[in-house]
Amino acid sequence: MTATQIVDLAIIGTGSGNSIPDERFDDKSIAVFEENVYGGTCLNVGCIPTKMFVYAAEVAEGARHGHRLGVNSRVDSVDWPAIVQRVFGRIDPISAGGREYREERCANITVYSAHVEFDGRDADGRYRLVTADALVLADEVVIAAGSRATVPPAISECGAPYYTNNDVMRLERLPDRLIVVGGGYIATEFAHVFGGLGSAVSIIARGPALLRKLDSDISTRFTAVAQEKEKWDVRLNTDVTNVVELDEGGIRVSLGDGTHIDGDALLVATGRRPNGDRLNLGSIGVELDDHGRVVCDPHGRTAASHVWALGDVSSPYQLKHVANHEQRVVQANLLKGWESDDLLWFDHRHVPAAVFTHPQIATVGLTEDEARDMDLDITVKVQAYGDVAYGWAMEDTTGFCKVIAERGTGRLLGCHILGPQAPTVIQPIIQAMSFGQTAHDVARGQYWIHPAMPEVLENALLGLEI
Ligand SMILES: Cc1cc2nc3c(=O)[nH]c(=O)nc-3n(C[C@H](O)[C@H](O)[C@H](O)COP(=O)(O)OP(=O)(O)OC[C@H]3O[C@@H](n4cnc5c(N)ncnc54)[C@H](O)[C@@H]3O)c2cc1C
Ligand SMILES: NC(=O)c1ccc[n+]([C@@H]2O[C@H](COP(=O)([O-])OP(=O)(O)OC[C@H]3O[C@@H](n4cnc5c(N)ncnc54)[C@H](O)[C@@H]3O)[C@@H](O)[C@H]2O)c1
Repeated sequence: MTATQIVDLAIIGTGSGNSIPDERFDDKSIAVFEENVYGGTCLNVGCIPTKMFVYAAEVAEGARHGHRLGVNSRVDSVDWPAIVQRVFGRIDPISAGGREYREERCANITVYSAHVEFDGRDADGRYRLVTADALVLADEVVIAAGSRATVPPAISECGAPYYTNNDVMRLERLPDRLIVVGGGYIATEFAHVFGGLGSAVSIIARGPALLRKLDSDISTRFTAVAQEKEKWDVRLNTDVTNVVELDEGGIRVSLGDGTHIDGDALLVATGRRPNGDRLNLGSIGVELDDHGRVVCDPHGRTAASHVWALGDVSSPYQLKHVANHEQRVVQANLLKGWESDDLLWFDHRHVPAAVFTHPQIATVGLTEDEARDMDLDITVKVQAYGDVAYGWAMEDTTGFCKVIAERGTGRLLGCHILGPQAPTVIQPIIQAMSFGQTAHDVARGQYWIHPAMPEVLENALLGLEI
């Protein structure tokens, strides 16, 4: 195949990769490859649409529980098509506009709407990037190819229909009964979305609790809340063995414990695999690690000279704020040059995360078990939302925060919150850990607005036995 184009830079993936070319790259010829919807996971099938659905579910939950506050509200009905239209009526034009901007208004950029793979290097050392009908030769490449949903063979091989995050948000109607497989981030966020909007939700997890990667107190409390008053039909310690379509409509999911669940739709949320295995990276000498991630150094450099990687395809954190950070680092390093001796580093010291389920969860730093396993001398304080005035205002009975610090120094090691607005409430601790402030500095070196929810953190910090 003859080269269709020779470029200075090729970018694989238009999620975080799309943010690399700005005016500082105007003098470079750039090829951008995207095999799917322009804009990547977060915009189209991830963070942003899910949170727009989550917010609608929150409003419904609030109305359903207004009576606890003396407000006699209820949910009359949910207009699912209107919700879908609100979400994608906003998102789809952003994706289309992003593509149109790159295609029509960036003279130095060519968009290839195709799957691309490496095919070694040419005689001049340029990377050969091959699509079904194009060959692009590039001096430098950024791999920002993201990750994809995995589906256990026990489900994919049955031939029965199932959904993933890619299509479940565009269902034509709200299912009366949704079955969710997996007990992680995506499973618990969608369980909240569909449960909040009125579906009867069953959730199947292999382990003894939901959200097991989180601090064990958070995971235990969350699982208990999910089981409380049969909010969800929670099936633990079991796995899917078979799925069949029923003659009368719907599906039957058989479980390893001998039971089965009937439902109208099945959502699979059992983890995401980095896309590096679909890039023929062996042809340029780049390896994947045991988790399938593209191996790169803390500057984003892979083993192949001038090939960089960032985001879900290579990062230990499948989170958009991490992908964004890594994109900014790689972008700066591209401008500095591969050989530069002052390249920027990925900062993975204090990576926070949040689960926008119900109740919401936020976390940063070590879990208590991790800190104990490291033999650190720690002090831990758990403080209930209900201990502070705003918690009373919300009549909250389940929320709490846990702060972990080093005894003697007061160094903050971790914070884990379950409760309304946890992803917002946690931010002062992320900031304190990032800037090296001690527990006492954070507690007493600033005002805490009274009577706002972060007072729960203030009290927890003051309660630590440093
Ligand atoms: C349902 C869901 C909810 C989420 N919610 C959150 C959240 O609330 N907060 C958060 O921080 N994170 C969240 N995430 C994670 C977040 O979306 C990802 O970490 C982030 O989008 C990764 O960005 P990226 O740029 O690495 O990859 P992506 O955005 O996935 O971009 C990679 C792009 O590369 C393309 N591509 C891959 N291989 C090829 C190829 N060979 N040829 C051409 N194109 C290719 C893909 O089509 C894709 O568009 C969520 C994820 C999901 C699935
Ligand atoms: N709010 C957020 O930041 C957010 C939201 C959604 C997704 N994400 C990111 O996307 C990633 C992927 O989400 P996810 O929920 O798919 O993954 P996850 O790792 O959070 O959870 C996967 C779940 O599937 C289970 N599982 C794995 N293999 C299985 C199998 N063969 N059979 C049955 N169960 C199986 C695991 O035990 C676990 O409970 C997350 O780890 C997170 O980094 C982030």
